[in-house]
Amino acid sequence: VVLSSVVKDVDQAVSRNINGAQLLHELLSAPWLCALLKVHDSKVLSKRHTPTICLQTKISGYPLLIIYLSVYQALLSSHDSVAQSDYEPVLPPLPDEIPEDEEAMRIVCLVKNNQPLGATIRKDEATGDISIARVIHGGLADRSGLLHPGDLLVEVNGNPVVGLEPEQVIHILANSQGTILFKIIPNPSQDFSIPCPDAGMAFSRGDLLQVVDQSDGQWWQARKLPCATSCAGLIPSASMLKSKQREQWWCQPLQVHTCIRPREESWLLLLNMCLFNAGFRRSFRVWKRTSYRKRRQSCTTCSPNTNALSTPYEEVVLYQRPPQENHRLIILVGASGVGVNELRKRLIKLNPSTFQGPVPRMCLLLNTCERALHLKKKEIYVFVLFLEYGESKGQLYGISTDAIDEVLKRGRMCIIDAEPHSIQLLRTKKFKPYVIFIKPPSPDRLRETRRDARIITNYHECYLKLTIIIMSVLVNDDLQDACIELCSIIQQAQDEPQPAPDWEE
Ligand SMILES: Nc1ncnc2c1ncn2[C@@H]1O[C@H](COP(=O)(O)OP(=O)(O)OP(=O)(O)O)[C@@H](O)[C@H]1O
Repeated sequence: VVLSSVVKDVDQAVSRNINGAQLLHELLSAPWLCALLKVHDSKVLSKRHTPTICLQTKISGYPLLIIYLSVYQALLSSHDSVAQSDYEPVLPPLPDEIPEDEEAMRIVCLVKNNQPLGATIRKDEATGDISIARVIHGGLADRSGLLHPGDLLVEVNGNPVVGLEPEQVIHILANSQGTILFKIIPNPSQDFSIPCPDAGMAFSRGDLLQVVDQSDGQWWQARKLPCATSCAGLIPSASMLKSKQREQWWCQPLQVHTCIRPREESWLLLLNMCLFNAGFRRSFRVWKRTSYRKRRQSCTTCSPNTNALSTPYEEVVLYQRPPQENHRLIILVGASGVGVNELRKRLIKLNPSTFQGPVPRMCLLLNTCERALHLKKKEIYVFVLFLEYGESKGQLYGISTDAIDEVLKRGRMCIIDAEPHSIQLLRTKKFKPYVIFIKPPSPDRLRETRRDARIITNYHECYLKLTIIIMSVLVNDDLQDACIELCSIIQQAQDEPQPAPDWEE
C-alpha cells in the first residue's frame, strides 16, 4: 500500500511538472511517511530495550519486521532515485547564427516525451508566415507556458519554416525526437500576466523609457523617449521582472533598456541576465598577437556578472561633462575578432594627440605563499589592481587603473578595449566611462570581410554578458566608415548630455 502510494505521488508530481526538490519535499512531508517513521521509531525502541522479545515472538514479530524493513528500504531507495534524478531537460547550445532582429526572437526548448505538442499552426497566405494558431489546453505547449497563439514560428530544430506549407512543418515536428528547439517571434499581446494587453508597451534593448507611475507593484507606467506620444504604456516592474527571470528555464536574451523615472532628470536602466560562461576575447592586446591557445591561457578569466538578476533596473541621469573636467574614459567592447582592437589602434594612429591607450605594466602573479615569502624578507611591495593581464615574450603585462588615470590627467582621451566583466570595475565617478559596443556586420558581409566567422556566435555571447548601459552600438562593416563613426560617437560622448549612472550617489 505504501509503495503504491509512493508511486502514485511520484506519477502525479511528474505529470504536474514539479521539480525534484519540491517533489522530495512533498514526499517527505506525506502523512503516511510520518506514520511509518513512528512505527520505525517504536520498533527500534522496542528492539533496543527488549531484544529478547523480538526473538521470543518470532512467529508473530518476524514477518512484520521483514515487511516493514523492506517497505522502508524501498521507500528510501525511491527517495534516493527521485533526489538523484535530473528533471531539467538538457538544453542544446544556442544556434550559431543570430539574425539581425535577434532581440525580438525567443528560443524555446520543449522536450517531447512521446506526447503530442498540443498546438496547431496556420499559414498566412499573403506573407508565407507560419504562426501558432491554437494552444490546446493541458497539452505540452500549454503546460510549458512558452508558446502562445499568434507567436510567429521562424525555425524548428534549425529548419527555417517561413514559406513552408503547414504539412511540411508538421512533418519536421513529427520527425523530431526529444528536445525540440523553436525560434519564435512572440506575439506581443500574448503576455497573459499583463492586466490589459492593449495598454502594454513594447520595448527593446537600448530603449529609453520614462517611468511615470510606480504605484502598482507589478506593472509600471512608462513613456518611451524621445516622446512621440503623451500616453504612457505598461511595463513590468523591477520585482515582477526579477520573479519572471527566476521562472525562466529556457535560454532567452533578456532585454536591456533604459527608463526615466517620474523626475525628468532621473533614468533607469534594465540590465540583462547573464546566461553564459565567460572568456570570449582572444587577446589581451597590449602587444603583438601570439598563438590563439597561448593568448587564451594568458587571458584573465572572466566571471559573469551575477548582479544582473538582483538589479534588473538601474537608475541613470543625464550627464554632461563639464569642459574643465577630465575626458570620460572610452571603452570599446565586442566579441573576439569583431575588430575592437583594429578600431582602437586606428583611432590612436589617426589622432595621437587626442587619443591614447594606457601603458601596460609588467606584473607578477603571486599566490598567497609567494606573497608571504616576499613580505617575510621585509621588502616593500605595492599591490596594483590590474583590470586585465596577458602574456608577451614570457612576461605578464597588465592594464592598471592608474595607467588609465595618467592618460586622462594628461588631458587626452583614454581609449581601451575591455572584457564585459572588467567594465563594472571601471564604472566609477573618476572615469565616468562611455561604453561602445562593436557589432559585426551581417553574416554574409562578415564572411566576405573577415577570416574568422565565429564572431557571430561570440558576438551574441558577448552581447548577453553586457549588464551595463550600452551607450552606443557601432557596426564595424567598412573599416574606414566605422572609424569615422566612432570618432563622432566619442565626440558626442565627451561634449553632449548622455544618460549615465548618477556618479554623485
Ligand atoms: N571592418 C573590418 N573589415 C575587415 N577586416 C577587419 C575589420 N575590422 C577588423 N578587421 C580585421 O579582423 C581581424 C581581427 O580584428 P581585431 O584584432 O581588431 O579583433 P578583436 O575584436 O580585437 O578580437 P581579438 O580580441 O580576438 O583580437 C584583424 O585582422 C583586423 O584587421
